[in-house]
Amino acid sequence: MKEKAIRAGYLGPEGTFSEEAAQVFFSYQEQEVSLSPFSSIPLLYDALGKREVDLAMLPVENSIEGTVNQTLDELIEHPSLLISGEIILSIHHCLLVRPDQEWAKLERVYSHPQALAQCRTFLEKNLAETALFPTLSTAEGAQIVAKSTEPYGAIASRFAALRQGLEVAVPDIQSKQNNKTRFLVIGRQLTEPTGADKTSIVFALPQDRPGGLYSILKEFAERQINLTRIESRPTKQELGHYLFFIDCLGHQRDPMVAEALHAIGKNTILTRILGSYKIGMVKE
Ligand SMILES: O=C(O)C(=O)Cc1ccccc1
Repeated sequence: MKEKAIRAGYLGPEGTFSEEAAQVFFSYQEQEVSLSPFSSIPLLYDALGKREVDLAMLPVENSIEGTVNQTLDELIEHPSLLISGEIILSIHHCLLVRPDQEWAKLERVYSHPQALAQCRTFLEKNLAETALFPTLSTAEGAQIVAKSTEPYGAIASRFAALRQGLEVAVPDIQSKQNNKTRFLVIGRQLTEPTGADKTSIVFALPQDRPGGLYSILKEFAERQINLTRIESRPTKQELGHYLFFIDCLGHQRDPMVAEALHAIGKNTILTRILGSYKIGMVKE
């Protein structure tokens, strides 16, 4: 009997970078995958929570602008979810206009806040008088411009331009040429070890103990486990109280990683393993 297709959601509408990440990531899956767009990060988490989708592709971190806070914050709000994969995309932003529109006289530019921020230098230099309008995704911005008759532009991908019948007025407007975004695949199941894995955890420390963070880092250092990321986010309960996110190399079933995770539990007031998953490919 044919296996049922995996239902995967992505931050849509069609033409987002998240769609591109999903297309690339799932093209390597053996099982059939059906992709569907969701118009915001919280709506996609809702769909995961209600089991309307099995997996979600979401942006988590950009090399220019840093963390996509909503993706991490919502993951914390959904304790049954796990990270089951990652992929890194090279991000090329384009200024898009309707055919024959003059880009130097735009009154508004629409895009996802991360994209507006990643193109800040271009916007300040070339469109200092133009009002910037945040959208839920880059492709939503492109859609708004395609439907409008006003002198509006959007920042989105070349792929979004094709989808919406827009023109690329200026390509590659990101502040750094080497602009990359890391996307997470979020689901419900623990991924089996592949031999080239990462583990993500989140924890909170007691407030009144000197060396709290050191006591955690030491457990990884003593076992020669490499960390690939560390970040703190507010707990949202009290100013000065933080959640720490750490990614390390290795799978939670590797004996050394398992030992380190067990040991850190003694010095935290909360520890959650967010998942172990194959180190993602970089798509240029
Ligand atoms: O809006 C999109 O296209 C997304 O997928 C989010 C995003 C925005 C900017 C850079 C990378 C991903």
